[in-house]
Amino acid sequence: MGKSAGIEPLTRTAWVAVRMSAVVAATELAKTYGETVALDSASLTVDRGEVFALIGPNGAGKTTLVRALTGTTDPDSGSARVLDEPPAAVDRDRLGVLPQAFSPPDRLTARELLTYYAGLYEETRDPAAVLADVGLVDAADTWYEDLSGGQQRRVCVGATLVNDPDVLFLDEPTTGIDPAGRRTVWRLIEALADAGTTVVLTTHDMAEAERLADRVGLLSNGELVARGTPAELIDEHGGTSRLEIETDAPSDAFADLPFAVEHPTRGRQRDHQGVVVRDISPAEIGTVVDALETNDIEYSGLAWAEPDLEDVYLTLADSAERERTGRGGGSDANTNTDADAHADEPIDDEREDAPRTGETA
Ligand SMILES: Nc1ncnc2c1ncn2[C@@H]1O[C@H](COP(=O)(O)OP(=O)(O)OP(=O)(O)O)[C@@H](O)[C@H]1O
Repeated sequence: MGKSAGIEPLTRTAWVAVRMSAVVAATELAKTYGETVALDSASLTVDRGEVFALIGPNGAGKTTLVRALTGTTDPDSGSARVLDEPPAAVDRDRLGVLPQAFSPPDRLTARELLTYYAGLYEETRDPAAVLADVGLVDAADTWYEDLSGGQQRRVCVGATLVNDPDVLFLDEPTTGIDPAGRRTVWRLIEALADAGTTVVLTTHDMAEAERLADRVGLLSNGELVARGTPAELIDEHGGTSRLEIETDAPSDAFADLPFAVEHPTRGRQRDHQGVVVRDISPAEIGTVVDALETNDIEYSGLAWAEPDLEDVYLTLADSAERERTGRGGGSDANTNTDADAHADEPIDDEREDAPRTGETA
């Protein structure tokens, strides 16, 4: 299934038909561990061939949601369906599940491991082909324990593919994999989705989510606080394009400049140290440089940045955390509490859960 495109809105009847085609559905799932709320009324649907990425801070509930959807943990309330069955009842031949922590027997080679896992299913792919898919042909005869961490993770990804599953749950599939290997896995996931495999993955890599996901769900403190296509979320919560100025100059140094300067608050700050200018075009960068020099403001670098999914993440996760701790909403230009409008939306909100249709490209 391709990335979203502008599609005509559907009639109500058509929405219902779309929802009936959901391959994965969570309805108001809740789970607590003692005092810890791991999931709080989380609802989503994922359609055939769709890639849905769950993002969110450590402890947000991503793994718990995946576990509830794969039948490895029982929710306290709410329901989960995969391929129209409760997760525990789904034909395992049709499922591929990569847990966050997966420790296969380590005195087997990569090839032997995939052959071993293939032996657990009736119909399987050729393990040699799967090894090639995950870019491990050269390491095929190396013991698992002697593979690098990233190579081990690739074997684990391969192990989820030997049964050619219809639905794939990947909990942080590329953690520890080098950039080239990550792209190998990305291309693999894209090809699988194009061939109709439904994929739910979790990731801390926003570039991964932005590249792979048809839709993204952001979890915070167990709540799905936002869902949408990457483009939609960036449009709604990413803020505007900006000029980042690397500088150690104190705040008052900027007081007399002919443009507004933001001092990003902790939590929303990207890797640069300094200030941000918004609401200008790239053509106006020269004016900013002139003003910095006229006012004797030293800077070590300038960078033009377009909003991306990482901005969305930083804004929404920060905003949710402020709400949780009662510190109030953020004060800078990136604050956007529209995220709250998406929280707790039940699955029978047809507009939200119907994929891509009517969503912005
Ligand atoms: N078996 C468990 N027993 C007790 N607490 C748990 C258990 N599993 C998860 N939790 C708690 O539930 C919350 C959500 O955990 P979860 O693993 O789902 O988060 P996550 O979003 O996957 O985090 P990470 O990004 O670090 O993998 C955390 O506070 C965690 O400590």
